[in-house]
Amino acid sequence: MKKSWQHIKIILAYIWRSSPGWTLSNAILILIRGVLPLMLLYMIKLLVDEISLVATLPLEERDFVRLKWILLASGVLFLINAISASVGILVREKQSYVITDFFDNLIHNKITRLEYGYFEHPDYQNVFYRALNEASFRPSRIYYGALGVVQNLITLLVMAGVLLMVHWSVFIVLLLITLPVAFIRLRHARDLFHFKKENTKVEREVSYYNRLITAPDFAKEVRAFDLGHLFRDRFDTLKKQWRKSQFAMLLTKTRREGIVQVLAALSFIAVYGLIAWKAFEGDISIGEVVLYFLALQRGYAYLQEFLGRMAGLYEDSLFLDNLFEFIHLKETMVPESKTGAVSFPKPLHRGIEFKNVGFHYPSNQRWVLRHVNFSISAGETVALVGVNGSGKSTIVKLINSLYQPVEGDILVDGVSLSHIRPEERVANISVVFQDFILYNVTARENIWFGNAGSPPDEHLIRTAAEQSGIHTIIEGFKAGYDTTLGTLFEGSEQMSPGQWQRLALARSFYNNAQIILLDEPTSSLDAFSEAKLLQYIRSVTKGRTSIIVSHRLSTIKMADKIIVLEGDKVVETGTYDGLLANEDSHFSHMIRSLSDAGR
Ligand SMILES: Nc1ncnc2c1ncn2[C@@H]1O[C@H](COP(=O)(O)OP(=O)(O)OP(=O)(O)O)[C@@H](O)[C@H]1O
Repeated sequence: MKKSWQHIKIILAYIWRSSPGWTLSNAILILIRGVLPLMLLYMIKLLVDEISLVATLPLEERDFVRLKWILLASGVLFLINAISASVGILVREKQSYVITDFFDNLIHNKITRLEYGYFEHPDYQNVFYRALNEASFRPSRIYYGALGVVQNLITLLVMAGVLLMVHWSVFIVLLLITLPVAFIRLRHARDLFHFKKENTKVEREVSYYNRLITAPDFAKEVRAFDLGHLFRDRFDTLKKQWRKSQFAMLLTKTRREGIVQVLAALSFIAVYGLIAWKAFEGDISIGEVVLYFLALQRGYAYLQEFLGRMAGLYEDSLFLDNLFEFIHLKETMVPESKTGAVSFPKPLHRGIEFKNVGFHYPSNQRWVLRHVNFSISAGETVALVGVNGSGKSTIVKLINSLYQPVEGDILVDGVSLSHIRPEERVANISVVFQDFILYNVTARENIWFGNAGSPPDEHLIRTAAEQSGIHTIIEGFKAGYDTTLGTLFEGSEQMSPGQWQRLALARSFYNNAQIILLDEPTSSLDAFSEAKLLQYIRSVTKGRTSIIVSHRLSTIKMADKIIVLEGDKVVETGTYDGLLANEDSHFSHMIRSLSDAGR
């Protein structure tokens, strides 16, 4: 409970910071709407009493002046009620946009600062999923829940004053019958939270199959292999299992609430009886009977609403755990990760050195690289080769500082990569990943993203496009470099995988980095384009240090040096001819099988 209250306080402080003006307006409206119900009830009492009084007088003695004033005052109150309700909706909607945007911003800020490793760790997928699902609506719900509680409280206090005039015991009776409901609702809120937390995996699986069935990225293969039925069945089975447990929870809640509601109804009848008895005794007027009946009915409804809102607040605050768990994630996964404050050596003299590097992924203790030693001279083009899973892409990720070595160190001109300022690492190391992104933005922006820290430079964009051989294709589009690429937006042009790959290369060439990492840069290219692109790569990488991961013979051939990986080790390094000279080398075996396969 204490933690929940802390969470609510933090969220309310965030909200106050994000929109103090709207929060104040809301508070004023809450006050007005808190006291209005009783004022309206009181008007009804005055009206009933006045009508009963006037009705008992002979026709000639009847005076309607007071009645008119009461009617006028009631009209004004109803008007205020209606206007405050409409203005309340407006203020509420407007502020919920502000709150949602504020929290979206908070999440986006956090997520862009998180170390890459989180995104490849299954445990954190659950944390992300829960946080992202909760972030958009829970904070505004907490805020409106808290405002609602305050509004209900004001109304209830005023109503309590009225009900105490019947008999002091009435309010106590109401409170006693409502407390069990509150207890049940709080318990249900807690059960629901744990239920959802424990079932995040199932929920994610359900949403995964939903994506497989509905998302455009999967539509082609799902149809080609006719997987639609299979995925629909899996979705159905998981969803049914999920719904069954959800329904079981709902049933328990309904059963418990049902019992309490019966008790409440019985007590209600008893209090009605008390009011009627007081009226027969002549202790209270007809107007007061109406006032008490209505106050009782409304008071009970407000009390229920108040406790319901309290339970809702409690539920929301529990779910905030997810949001805070995410917000409080350390930006780096490995506690000893260093942020780095040293400049990137420029120009590079000695190059890159792997010194006894060992690495395993955070989610798996199996070593992917162990005791890896090699060096790459400045200006050298090196090909990383090895069978699937030998750790080539992992080396690219390590040089790119997406991960830090678990053992050993990676040095550039003798300086540990981890000691270098992150923004300088980005500026000096450029990369094309195997699974590069197809940005659905203009062709110009697609290239400019290679160095988005500076304004787009038209000349450099064109040069990078020419170097990667994509310039003519872009020029061929109706809007040239202003053409939006992809299939998501109207008027876009879609390109082939090979053309996208060339665009990704242009992006990496654009920032003129000292080190270029190319993970399978020619995998989607035809033989002709590949030969041409290799020429370009040669010219672009000239004088720069480049590391190319490839299974293609022609790409490997153009490297100055080849590093062969097997298991978790570097097993051979040397020139193409030097390694081939030894017929028993791993490299010779590999090249023979590549030649047999015609690559
Ligand atoms: N995110 C990850 N989490 C856990 N293990 C991973 C992760 N990524 C890769 N691995 C494991 O690390 C090993 C090396 O993978 P890596 O992608 O570096 O190989 P590769 O040589 O580039 O393979 P390929 O030639 O198929 O691209 C593999 O055994 C793989 O299962």
